[in-house]
Amino acid sequence: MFKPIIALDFSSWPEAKRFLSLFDSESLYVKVGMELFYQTGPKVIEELKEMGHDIFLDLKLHDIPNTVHKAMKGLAQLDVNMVNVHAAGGLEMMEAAVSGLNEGTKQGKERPLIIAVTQLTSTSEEQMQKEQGIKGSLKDSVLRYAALAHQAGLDGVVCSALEACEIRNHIGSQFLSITPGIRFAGDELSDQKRVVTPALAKEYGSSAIVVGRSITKAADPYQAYRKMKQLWEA
Ligand SMILES: O=C(O)c1cc(=O)[nH]c(=O)n1[C@@H]1O[C@H](COP(=O)(O)O)[C@@H](O)[C@H]1O
Repeated sequence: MFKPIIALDFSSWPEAKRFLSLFDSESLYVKVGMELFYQTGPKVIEELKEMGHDIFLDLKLHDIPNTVHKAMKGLAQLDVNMVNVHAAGGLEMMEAAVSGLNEGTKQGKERPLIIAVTQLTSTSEEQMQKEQGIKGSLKDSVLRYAALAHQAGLDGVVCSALEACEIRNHIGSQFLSITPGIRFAGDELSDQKRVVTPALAKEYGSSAIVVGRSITKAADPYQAYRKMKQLWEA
């Protein structure tokens, strides 16, 4: 079972390090996204690995297949546990991402898991229909992207827990549903639209939950993480 993945959405390494110091020597699963990586570069990955944490490098690649192939080949050398792309880049782009990752993974190392973002959890069905011009339901759009990611050989998708059950039923339980948009009951939703509590995410069949602000902005982030973990693992 995946531990809750903590989104290290900080704009500098000292800030992220201060946050991590609250966890003592506990080994965590952390997510490094654009905010931190664009400030620090690959150095942050080395530091986190030295601390013994598992790493989801969330750079959401979305470009022409050749560029994504080469970028993934480079990212594979960082030896992280998970990377992602946008499914909207299409089948050929996702296949190129997988082959780049395979080529770049050092001998004797496991290739990182690769997942595809479907519809961002900050998107509502109404926004999707209005802004992206997609006529059907949001669930159908997520399922279409998930099927495409599966066809391209990816390990799973990023979606909201609200869609996890359907993905399992259609594609199978081996295919991962990594789900952000997680809040404790009563927490501020902020920019997230498709939001689920940790207990419900588990009930709906999420493979892993990704949590940022409900932990990082809590008065006591360590206790918030413990509570999140307990509800997720119960
Ligand atoms: O790829 C992601 O990680 C991601 C996809 C998505 O659809 N929604 C989403 O919120 N995320 C990320 O998950 C984290 C959620 O943060 P909080 O809303 O603070 O819990 C952020 O780092 C987002 O970049």
